Amino acid sequence: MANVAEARGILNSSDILFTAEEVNAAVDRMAADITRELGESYPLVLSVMGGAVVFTGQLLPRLIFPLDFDYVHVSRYGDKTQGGELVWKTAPKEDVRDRVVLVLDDILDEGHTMAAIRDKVLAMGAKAFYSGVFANKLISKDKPIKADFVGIDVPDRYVFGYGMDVRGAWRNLPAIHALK
Ligand SMILES: O=P(O)(O)OC[C@H]1O[C@H](OP(=O)(O)OP(=O)(O)O)[C@H](O)[C@@H]1O
Ligand code: HPA
Repeated sequence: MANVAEARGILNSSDILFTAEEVNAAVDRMAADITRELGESYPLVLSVMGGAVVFTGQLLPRLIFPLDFDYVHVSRYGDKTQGGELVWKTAPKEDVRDRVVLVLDDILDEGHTMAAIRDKVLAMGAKAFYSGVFANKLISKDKPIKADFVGIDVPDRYVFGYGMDVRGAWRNLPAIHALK
């Protein structure tokens, strides 16, 4: 975890890639796309803790159709800027069986987290799987999954804000920043 001075230093030297207004417009577009595709299917929406908490909290009130809500908790980065082994902290529950499941996360980077969630949810008997990510990182490697719903594409830099942390800090920022 960064201390206060380090966290402020990181913020002060960062670049803003998307303003809060651009973030909100992207969430509006995603809500419209998701409503069009899943509005009649009574989906079970699973939010991936902890990064998806801001995005989920702002998306759900824009989804004006019946849905169930729950969360999963999985972590691969911890406080680091490189992904490691995936650790399940809270797995999906049995009630994914026979449901249309929409999994929401803050970012699809290398895609390992979302691919592992998809594999588990489908193995547990979900009828259909959809993924929605606020940010899709444009990387040169192939990803094991492509998100069905994407808010913004971000360049191949370490980004933070809107739920995404840098050394544990700044999940609470309303805009999307990138490390220098
Ligand atoms: O596509 P990937 O390369 O697998 O990376 C994406 C995942 O990494 C982050 O989670 P993290 O492991 O940092 O946990 P956190 O949400 O608690 O920050 C992010 O919230 C995604 O879940
Ligand atoms: O660029 C990122 N920023 C924050 N969290 C992340 N998890 C995967 N990639 C990132």
